[in-house]
Amino acid sequence: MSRKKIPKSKGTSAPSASVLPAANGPRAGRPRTARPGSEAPHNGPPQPGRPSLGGGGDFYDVAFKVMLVGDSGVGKTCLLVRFKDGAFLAGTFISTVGIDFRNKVLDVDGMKVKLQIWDTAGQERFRSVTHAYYRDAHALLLLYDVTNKASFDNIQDWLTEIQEYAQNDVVLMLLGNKVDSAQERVVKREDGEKLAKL
Ligand SMILES: Nc1nc2c(ncn2[C@@H]2O[C@H](COP(=O)(O)OP(=O)(O)OP(=O)(O)O)[C@@H](O)[C@H]2O)c(=O)[nH]1
Repeated sequence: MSRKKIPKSKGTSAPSASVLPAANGPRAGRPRTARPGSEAPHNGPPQPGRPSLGGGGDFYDVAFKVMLVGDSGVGKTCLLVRFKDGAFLAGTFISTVGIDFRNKVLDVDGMKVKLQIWDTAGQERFRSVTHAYYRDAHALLLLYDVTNKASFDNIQDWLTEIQEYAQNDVVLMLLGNKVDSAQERVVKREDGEKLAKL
């Protein structure tokens, strides 16, 4: 599955999704609003899976839908790529367009657990697209960037959106990202912990 991203435009108003170039190299493209298809679990409780046959592939016992949310640039895509493929996407920041997902099957206590992890665009203009996906999420990872105070201050707004669009029993985790950039850190660990406990 390919990620559809466009270079983040700084200093000018971002182009609307409908006027993005159709092709500009392998990473550019039309805005992607991935629809939950046959690959995607539907609403409700954890999905029973296809019987695990012990091999690799896509067999699993149970499936959960997880969403990554938070301001643009906090590192949602990097976190997902790191988790899925073990690689870090350093270098030029390319902002996610719309929404995308990746699957990963984990062994947990002898069960094959399939995580379908949705990477949402942090940019405001895609908010209406991503709202539709909160409803059937089992868990939300809410990210801020410890080197970016605004991304921390905006967590309250994200929580308001989550209350409005996600299920009441959704599992919510607050995550302060980019702790490796200790010199640039502006959000203290204690402040993150305090917010997480509210
Ligand atoms: N130092 C450091 N940089 C990171 C980390 N994670 C991501 N970055 C950098 O932060 C920038 C943004 O990362 P992305 O993962 O694309 O951010 P995003 O939250 O997906 O952004 P949107 O797609 O716009 O919502 C990139 O330049 C990354 O290289 C991290 O843990 N540490």
